Amino acid sequence: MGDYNWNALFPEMVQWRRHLHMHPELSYEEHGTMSFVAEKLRSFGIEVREQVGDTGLIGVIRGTKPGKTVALRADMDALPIQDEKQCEYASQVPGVMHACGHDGHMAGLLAVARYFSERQDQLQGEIRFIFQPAEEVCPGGALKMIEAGALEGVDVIYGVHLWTPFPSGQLASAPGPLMASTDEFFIDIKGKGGHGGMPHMAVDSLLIGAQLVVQLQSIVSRNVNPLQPAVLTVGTFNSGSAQNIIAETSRITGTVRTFDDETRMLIKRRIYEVSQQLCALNDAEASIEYMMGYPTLVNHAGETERFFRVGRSVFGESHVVQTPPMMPAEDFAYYVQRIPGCFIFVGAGNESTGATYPHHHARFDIDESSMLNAARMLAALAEDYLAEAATETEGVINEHHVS
Ligand SMILES: CC(=O)N[C@@H](CCC[C@H](N)C(=O)O)C(=O)O
Repeated sequence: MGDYNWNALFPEMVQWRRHLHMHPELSYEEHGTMSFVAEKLRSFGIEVREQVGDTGLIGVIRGTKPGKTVALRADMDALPIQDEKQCEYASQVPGVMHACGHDGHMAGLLAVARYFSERQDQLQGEIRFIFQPAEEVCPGGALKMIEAGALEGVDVIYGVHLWTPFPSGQLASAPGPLMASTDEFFIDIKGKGGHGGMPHMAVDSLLIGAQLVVQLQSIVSRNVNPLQPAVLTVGTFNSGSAQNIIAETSRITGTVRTFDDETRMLIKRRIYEVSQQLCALNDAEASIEYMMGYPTLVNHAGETERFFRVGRSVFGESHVVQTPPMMPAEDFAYYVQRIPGCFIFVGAGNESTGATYPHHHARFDIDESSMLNAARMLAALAEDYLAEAATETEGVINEHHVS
């Protein structure tokens, strides 16, 4: 790793990322993305299985000597956002945009694949490259990949998220709970439509919805223990068709983020109670759908320790920090529920490159040099894990010979 010229890979990584950025695809529609990634992996001489978990794929490099198996994961889907960036690589697909960095995750993992493809003769074990679809929608592509066998025979897994709230050059993680669980809710309010001039003959679902949006906010502020982290965000509120028509129906959707099951279930129960009772009070009906989403992402202590040790040796002590847990969610949680692993934030924010917008914003962009940090980190973790496993195996063989 030490003598490898990662910088030489950078221009190609930028090309890959920009191609993907210009051609974003929504969750489970990543057909072109899958073909692009598969074609690149094959051009490095890597064995590829396509259409795993619908639109995902897996690349495999087996070393010349047997050993443990390390999985490295990138996600592939884009978001339903209109790209507002003014640049040559802005999205060419109306209403769809890579606004969370998944394009950079793929470019970074392709670089790691290229690196190991050139070192197959030195590899003791296997590296599995998991490109998964649909990180942005529940129930999440990770589960489908796992059901399709992506983790079979895998000993450890690592993943990264390029992260603009952190400055480019910084890497961060934490042992234990790192990212929140996420649930989605959908509330349909049915009132009675009518004439805007005769409200007494109608049941105004828009007014009830407006009150419900405010009332839902009181769940976290009035029902949840203030010492437990919790977020309830109403993301959409749709109602009405014209200025003089009383809206018969309204729809409210949102997300719930927590770190413990008790708070999660409390919020779920209160959403039902508040919606049903407010509607009943106003002669309307509420129908509620609540979908339990990703669990809390819990990093494995030993593998996070490895991240700090290896990261500091590659990037320097001050560049690798511990972060407090945060409220976004990640279906990487499902992988580390099953096998040891670590999820890492790779700083991608940089004012001088315009990478200042939050994730899921219409002007979101990354400092592209962060992709190199992501690739070097993943490669170093895989190498360290396999080298340690090989040393342990040799130790056991030697002991066996001595006895
Ligand atoms: C890293 C990130 O932004 N993840 C998403 C995952 C969303 C899953 C699902 N659509 C949901 O909202 O529950 C996030 O919003 O945190």
